[in-house]
Amino acid sequence: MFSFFKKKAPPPPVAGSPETQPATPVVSEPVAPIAPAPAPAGSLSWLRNPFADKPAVPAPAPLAEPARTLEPAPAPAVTPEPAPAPAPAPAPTTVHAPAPVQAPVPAPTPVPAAPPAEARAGWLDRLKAGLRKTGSSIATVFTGTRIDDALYEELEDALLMADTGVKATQFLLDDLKRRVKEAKATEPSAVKGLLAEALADLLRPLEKPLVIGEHTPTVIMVAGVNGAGKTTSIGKLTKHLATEGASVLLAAADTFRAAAREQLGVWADRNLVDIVSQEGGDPAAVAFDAVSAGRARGKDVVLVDTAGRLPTQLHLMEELKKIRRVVQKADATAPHEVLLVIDGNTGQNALNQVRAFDDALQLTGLVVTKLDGTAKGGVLAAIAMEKPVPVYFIGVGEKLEDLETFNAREFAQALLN
Ligand SMILES: Nc1nc2c(ncn2[C@@H]2O[C@H](COP(=O)(O)OP(=O)(O)OP(=O)(O)O)[C@@H](O)[C@H]2O)c(=O)[nH]1
Repeated sequence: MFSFFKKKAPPPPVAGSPETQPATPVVSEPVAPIAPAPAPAGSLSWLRNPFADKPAVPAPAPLAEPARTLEPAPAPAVTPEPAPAPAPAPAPTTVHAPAPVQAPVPAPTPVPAAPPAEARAGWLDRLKAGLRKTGSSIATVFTGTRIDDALYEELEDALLMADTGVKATQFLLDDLKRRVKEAKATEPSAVKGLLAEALADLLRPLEKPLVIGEHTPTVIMVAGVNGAGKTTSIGKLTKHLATEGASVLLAAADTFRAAAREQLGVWADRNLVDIVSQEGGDPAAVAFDAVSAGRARGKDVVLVDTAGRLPTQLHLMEELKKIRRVVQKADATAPHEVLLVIDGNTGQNALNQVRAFDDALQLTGLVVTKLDGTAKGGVLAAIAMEKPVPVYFIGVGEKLEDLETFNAREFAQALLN
């Protein structure tokens, strides 16, 4: 799928980091050249590439993707970091206004590639199983025989319990009553179907594909509170991208927690992708060096992992802003995506996280993890209503195949099953 990526001659390497002490990050290269595994056709159907040849008709993907399981890595084989070489004389903090890395690109035309039917069906089952805790409390509302005020009151309670939030709950109830009237529905079971439609319509603005290929590299910065699932999601994404033959460079800009670097190092080793990491020091410097290296090597994607932090830790939020600024100095068009990873169990507080991180970083997308076993899946409706940042991926487990693109209709159905 990535064979049509136009690789440009690498731009000249960029000098050392501005705003930061010159970093001496370890740039680990895989011993072997990246040998993309033969990709199962359509397996990256959840990524849209603007340069892909468009089929005359958006063909339904005929091939079923065998479920791929990525076993958790054994003991982390950390990329050996050689003793830091004596730091070279600090390069002048010249800010390179990077020449456009690519020739004018065609307007992005995300290809609505259909996912392999079987793989998607398997995913839907996992999504339904994951959201059962949320769904069962809402579904019981429709087991009665009459559509009356009591049903709507019960539904209101159930939606609020699912962390749908007051605004989205009110909106959904009003919308549902209108739909019930229009459809002249008389059975509670029919109301459930109408609620699924109302919910899908509310969630639809959150559906947006992640586009890569417009920039070389596409720089994706990932942030979130501690333990939200950032590194795991980056790892899953890396695996998918590498499997498809995309060249990926990881930036371990969580210089604070050794385990985070090791975790990312494992993903880098397993997928034979480059990683820029550094123990301690300035995360912005690591990010800068990674983006510079990504440009110099003509990588398709640079994924920048950052340390977890709470929005109330203002100095750490400032650090994030600095990482963003410094990335921009390495590539004036970057970061091209700023993703917030949120834990689906967080409920209404997720909305506060979206607001706070968006204020600091101008988010372009969300990854919602841990929707398996949560009773708070309704929070996506609250996000759609109050802070509609696109949801690129949702996660319903720790395995590779448990991260998928967000589909409003599927999600609404899974939530009410
Ligand atoms: N059940 C479940 N667990 C998940 C999911 N995504 C991640 N996890 C688990 O959540 C835990 C934390 O994930 P990490 O990726 O380390 O989180 P992080 O945001 O990078 O953590 P910090 O670097 O400490 O901020 C790990 O045990 C993951 O396996 C998911 O979708 N479902």
